[in-house]
Amino acid sequence: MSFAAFDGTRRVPVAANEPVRTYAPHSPETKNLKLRLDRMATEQVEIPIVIGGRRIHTGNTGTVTMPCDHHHVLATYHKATPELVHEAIAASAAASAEWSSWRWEDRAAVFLRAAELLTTTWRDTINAATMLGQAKTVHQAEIDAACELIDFWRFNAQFAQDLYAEQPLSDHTMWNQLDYRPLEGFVYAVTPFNFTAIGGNLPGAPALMGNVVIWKPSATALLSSWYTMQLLEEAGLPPGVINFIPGDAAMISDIALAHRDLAGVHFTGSTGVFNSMWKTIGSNMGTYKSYPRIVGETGGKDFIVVHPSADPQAVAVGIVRGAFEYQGQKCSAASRAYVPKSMWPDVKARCVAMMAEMKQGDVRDFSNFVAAVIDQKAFNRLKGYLDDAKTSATIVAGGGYDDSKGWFIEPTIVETSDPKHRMLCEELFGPVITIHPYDDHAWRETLTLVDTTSPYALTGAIFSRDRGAVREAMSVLRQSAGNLYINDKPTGAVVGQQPFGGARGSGTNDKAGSKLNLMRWVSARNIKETFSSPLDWKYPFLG
Ligand SMILES: NC(=O)c1ccc[n+]([C@@H]2O[C@H](COP(=O)([O-])OP(=O)(O)OC[C@H]3O[C@@H](n4cnc5c(N)ncnc54)[C@H](O)[C@@H]3O)[C@@H](O)[C@H]2O)c1
Ligand SMILES: N[C@@H](CCC=O)C(=O)O
Repeated sequence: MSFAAFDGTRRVPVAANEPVRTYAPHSPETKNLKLRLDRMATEQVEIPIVIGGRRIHTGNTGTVTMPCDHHHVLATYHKATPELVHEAIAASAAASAEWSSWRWEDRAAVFLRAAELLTTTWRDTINAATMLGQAKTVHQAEIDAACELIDFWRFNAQFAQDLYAEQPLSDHTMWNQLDYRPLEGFVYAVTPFNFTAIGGNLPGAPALMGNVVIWKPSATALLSSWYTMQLLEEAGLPPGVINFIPGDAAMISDIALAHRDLAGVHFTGSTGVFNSMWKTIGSNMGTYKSYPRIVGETGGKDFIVVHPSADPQAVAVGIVRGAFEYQGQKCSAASRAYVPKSMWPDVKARCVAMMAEMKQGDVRDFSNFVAAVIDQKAFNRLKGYLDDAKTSATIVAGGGYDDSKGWFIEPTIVETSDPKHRMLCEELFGPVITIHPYDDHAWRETLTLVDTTSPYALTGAIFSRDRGAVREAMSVLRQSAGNLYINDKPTGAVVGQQPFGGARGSGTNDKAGSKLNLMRWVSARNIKETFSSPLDWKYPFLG
């Protein structure tokens, strides 16, 4: 019986952020990771569908290739059929009674063990899979696939404990208890390509709270997702709690979103896909047993706004790191910047000098700072934007592309005087930032421009050494970003330190890696137990 969810006597270990390894040249950690990369590059992995713990091979396959060398096949994956999607939902239902009856501490122990396995024996494998399969440099893989995923699993156990501890008032006449039940049905977790940690967190967070999950991983992050699934199994996750269903996203979603037992959606990806899922759920209302919880973290058009008092070197580093790390393929990536005209020549010269030193190439060369974008579709989209910018704006640096071996888009700075240029409004999701130099005296108007230029509100950064200007910007931009940074780049949120998510077109802002997110995966039942039942129907004053 799980309803006495929290008895206050058992505590999970106090969560602490996983230290980031530096992978210095010739260090043992670098040597070991390079060995794993070499071996993985020669392997041909076969990725099955996993339903109720069973491996299923349909024979209808796709391939996983390296973005830095797109002829290189890393794995073959099997695609689910409609029948298998139904089977997975049935397997999740079968697993639910047992899993939801576990004490929460037992469920937490599975994820704490998974975190420890990732810290130790699995670290090189998941990092290598993220580097080869998603084109992350060693540092970008380490902060995502190792540290952030470890942090999600450790901190969520602690946040769950805090949530379960929240109980209503009682007195000597009655005992009130909140029973934090899992949702009734399954949670559909749909994950993006760009963060291995999000792949582990979207199915993991609902499962920690006692739910069962259908996980639809991204086709372009399948190698790391498959290893994450196996790691969770090794950590003791029972069969059927998370079912791993690669395949045609639209087909799988059509079935999952029309099912009576759909209890929730945990999505991260583009705004367009999330909107279409929400519409489908809306049009299916009436079929569901309960109102599905819909949680989605989506796109961004993240800004840097610079006050004339800012430190130009800090601004240049914020632009270069914020825009080009992981090839700008972070929802948080800086992709528009507003710089005072008086400061722009200095900031521009600093950025261009940094970019001249920045190496681009295969992630297996640890000295590269930037690598390839994820696939041909992304390459073609970005190439289109760059070609357009060559005539509609000014390319300050970069602008090149080459897909002969990998999907390489050069880090690029574009400048425009048009405050509504499409490159200042649309999410590009690549290593391209557009700068709008503004008149120094137009600070206030520029803040309004930042707030009104895009439909998104995910991340943003203010650079200023004038506290009054910082306060003014924080006020005008209050609804413009769910994660706001002062004198820092707008990327790199750390679990437990900067709970992550945005509103407007950027999602439901349920803050991944926080108690706010876990609250969405429970349905509380209140129980009032009276110790002395009333035996007279009349109010006392009625005599
Ligand atoms: N706000 C955040 O926290 C956050 C974090 C990471 C990524 N993102 C966003 O994700 C996007 C990049 O990731 P992506 O390219 O993987 O996004 P995407 O929307 O293309 O894909 C996300 C997931 O949705 C699935 N999908 C695609 N079409 C679908 C359909 N018709 N029905 C149901 N599912 C479908 C994909 O297979 C994948 O699993 C960017 O827009 C980025 O801003 C947001
Ligand atoms: N949480 C990450 C972004 C995740 C989206 O891609 C960051 O803060 O940079």
